[in-house]
Amino acid sequence: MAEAREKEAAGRPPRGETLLYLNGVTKSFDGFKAINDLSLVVARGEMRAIIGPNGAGKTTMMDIITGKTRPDAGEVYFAGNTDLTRHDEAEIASMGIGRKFQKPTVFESHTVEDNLVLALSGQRGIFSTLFHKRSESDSKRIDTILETVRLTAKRHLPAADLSHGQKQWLEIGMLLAQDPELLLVDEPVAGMTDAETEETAKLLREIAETRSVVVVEHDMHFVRALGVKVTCLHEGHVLAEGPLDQVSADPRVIEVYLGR
Ligand SMILES: Nc1ncnc2c1ncn2[C@@H]1O[C@H](COP(=O)(O)OP(=O)(O)OP(=O)(O)O)[C@@H](O)[C@H]1O
Repeated sequence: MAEAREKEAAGRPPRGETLLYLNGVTKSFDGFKAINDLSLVVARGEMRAIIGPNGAGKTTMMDIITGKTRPDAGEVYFAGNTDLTRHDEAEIASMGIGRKFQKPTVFESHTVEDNLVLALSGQRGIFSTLFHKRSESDSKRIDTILETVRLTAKRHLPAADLSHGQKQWLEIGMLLAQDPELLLVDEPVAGMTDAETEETAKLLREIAETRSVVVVEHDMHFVRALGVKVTCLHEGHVLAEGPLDQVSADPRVIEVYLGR
């Protein structure tokens, strides 16, 4: 066991070279180990897909990274030397870790553009944000984000008029307005049409050109379209990791997840 762990650690890059570094992380709820000796490393500029059966610990892992849940043991580092276990959710968000939850939470009665303006301004009050003249650099950023999330033509529509998939894109755009270095995305394509799913894979690939992205997703067509390294979690631990073809051919992955 110790030997296997040393071997595992030997293949891992030094912490200083990583953007996200989890080592030996454990979290129990009422004696049940939701996360069990979890080690996972994401490089700067990498996009990673996380798969695994219900209850595998994917959400708990995201909660630990974002400071919502404290681990019982183990290391959780951001950008090489920031110990995330010593910071709260607000601090972690302001450090450059953005999280997109499964359900879109946009301001329905505001226009698409105003949703982005509000996200860009962060702390400023809604009134002063919407009624003050926008700086040229803010306007340019909003145009760029609208292009990225495929909503330029919808910019003046209330967010309520968007399809479910477009609302998800808008929320991704709102996170981009905060310019995160690491974007955590939870089941982005659940409930999307096939065309939206395909477009979301493209969109995330574009986003990952300038930042790291961790995507949790059950839709294997989508995961394939992402074309990135995949980590399969099971019982709070990494069961398999590598290219999708390799992971999906792993008999253990088939037994606990894909074969079901
Ligand atoms: N706050 C909590 N209290 C008690 N048990 C919890 C809590 N949070 C998570 N768990 C348990 O930990 C395990 C891992 O849950 P988690 O939600 O992280 O899995 P998941 O991989 O995200 O599953 P899904 O694919 O269904 O979203 C589950 O058995 C869950 O019931």
